[in-house]
Amino acid sequence: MAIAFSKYHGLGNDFVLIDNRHSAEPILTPEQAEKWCDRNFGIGADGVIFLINADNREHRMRIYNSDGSEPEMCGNGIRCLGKFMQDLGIPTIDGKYPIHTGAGLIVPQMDADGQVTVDMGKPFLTAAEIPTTLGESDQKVVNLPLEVGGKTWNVTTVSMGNPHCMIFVDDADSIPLAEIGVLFEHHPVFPNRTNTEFVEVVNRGYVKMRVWERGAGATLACGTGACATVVAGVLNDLCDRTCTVNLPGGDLKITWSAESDHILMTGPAKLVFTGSVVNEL
Ligand SMILES: N[C@@H](CCC[C@H](N)C(=O)O)C(=O)O
Repeated sequence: MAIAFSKYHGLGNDFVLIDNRHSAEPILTPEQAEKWCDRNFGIGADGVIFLINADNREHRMRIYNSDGSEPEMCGNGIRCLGKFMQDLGIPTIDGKYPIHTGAGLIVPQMDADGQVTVDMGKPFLTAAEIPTTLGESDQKVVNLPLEVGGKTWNVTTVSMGNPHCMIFVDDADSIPLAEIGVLFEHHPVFPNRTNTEFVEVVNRGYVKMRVWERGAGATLACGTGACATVVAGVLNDLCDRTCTVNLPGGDLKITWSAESDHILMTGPAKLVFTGSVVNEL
């Protein structure tokens, strides 16, 4: 059976999107998704995203990372999903696509200039809400020491539904991401593994971030990671609540509202190509 797909990216964080509205469960198994993401033997992507239709009105996002694991949320992915829904001709509700995710209801809005602004909801800040054994469960993990790879790093953890561990550094480009990222990802204090962000503050409104993603490795951008980075920057009094996050794939604009506690993320989402997989990969 041929399976149609569309390939999108958000700042180079790339995804295979599947219109899965005919079924309540993803049409691919995690193992198949891993094969589809393979950059040599498959289509190549950081993840596979499924548009699922709960009861003909409510849309849901499911996603597999390139290693087949299932995260709760994906910021760049949900911008791509909004664009995919627009390209499929699905009507918006006042320009918005409310989408259920593992992190709750997340709402991309299709902007007139082609960008997508997403209401990412509220961050989760205590250790109990973030899969970490760092600190007491009702305590925020802000600037706490953690030993990784023979070195002590000061870490701040924030959950956007999925877990993030931020480290503020003087020079983000000098971090050996592949070497150290994997050690953070699998550190025993993170029983659900973690995404890890190394952040260099250029000024209070502009930071440079390099990411090692849980289940995908080094990627060109991470939307939830950019949101978590600004929250961590505010908690450490290093950033303003509106801040541009520079990633290898480009910039994301993030605002963490003091009034609503919600985070808004603005960035691009682009269609790359469409195709169909005819045979089992
Ligand atoms: N790239 C994504 C995050 C994807 C999920 C992540 N790898 C996880 O396992 O939590 C983003 O843009 O947010």
